Amino acid sequence: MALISMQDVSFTYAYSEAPALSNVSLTLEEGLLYGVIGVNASGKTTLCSLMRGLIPLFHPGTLTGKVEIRGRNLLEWDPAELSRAIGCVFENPFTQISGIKDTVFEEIAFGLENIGVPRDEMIERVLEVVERLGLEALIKKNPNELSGGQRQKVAFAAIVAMDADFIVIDEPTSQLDPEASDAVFEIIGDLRKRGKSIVLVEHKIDLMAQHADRIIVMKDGRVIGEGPTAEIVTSALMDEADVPRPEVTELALALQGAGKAFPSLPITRAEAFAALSSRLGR
Ligand SMILES: Nc1ncnc2c1ncn2[C@@H]1O[C@H](COP(=O)(O)OP(=O)(O)OP(=O)(O)O)[C@@H](O)[C@H]1O
Repeated sequence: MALISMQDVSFTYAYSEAPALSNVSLTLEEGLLYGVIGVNASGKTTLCSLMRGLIPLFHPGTLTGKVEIRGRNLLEWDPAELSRAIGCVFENPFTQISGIKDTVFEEIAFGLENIGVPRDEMIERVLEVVERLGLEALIKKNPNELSGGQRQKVAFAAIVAMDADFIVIDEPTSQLDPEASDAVFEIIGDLRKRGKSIVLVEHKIDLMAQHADRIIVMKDGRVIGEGPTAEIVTSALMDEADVPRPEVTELALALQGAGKAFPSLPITRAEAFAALSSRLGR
């Protein structure tokens, strides 16, 4: 059974004239990391909101077509059940903090508390993620007094602690410095290895090339392509969507244009390194 299936789905936000999603048909399988790419306003967050069940319940508008999550029509899911089944981190960390907890520790524990995780296990799970994201110095602070980047890390920590099988992550590193971004992506890499199903929106295409199993390409509310990462990020779809290719792919293409062909186009630094060192070794 597919994780998500969408058939000819369109959505227009209330009071908006143009559709944010147009005739989207997609099937997402369990256990893979799907990267969603596209320029600003191409519909990535709207697609995530739909997969997470926030549309049409919390973002009203006109929805047509059919969306199924694990074989059940989206409209038949109980919202509370859906929020337990799907972890979700949205781009704006200011809307992610509950606003009712006095400390970062309690904020991260909040979701676990709601689903009745025993206290000892809860403390263990929170402390583990706090350590991995280097949040020790923040745990006694009031979440409302954090910077945007700190809030983003706390929101991410809360979702990781929940340990859902399916996680929707929308631009998790938009406000983070390189070191914090690396820590977040290390955890995302681990979640993927543990077989979680992940939908990830991320503008940094080099990170996407490194971590995604498959890529969904969006333009003007439409899905213009979906396929294995290497196939998509080296294809002409990237030009059509106006999204840059990974740096190493661009470099290899430039070398190819100068008559110095690579055996195959690299999409990660590790692949470029392997291809270059085998040539230089000769
Ligand atoms: N709550 C809303 N009400 C009305 N229109 C909205 C709302 N949210 C998004 N839109 C519109 O829907 C379209 C798609 O927006 P969306 O946020 O899904 O794009 P995106 O690809 O995630 O963009 P970005 O990369 O800037 O985050 C845009 O035209 C946007 O203006």
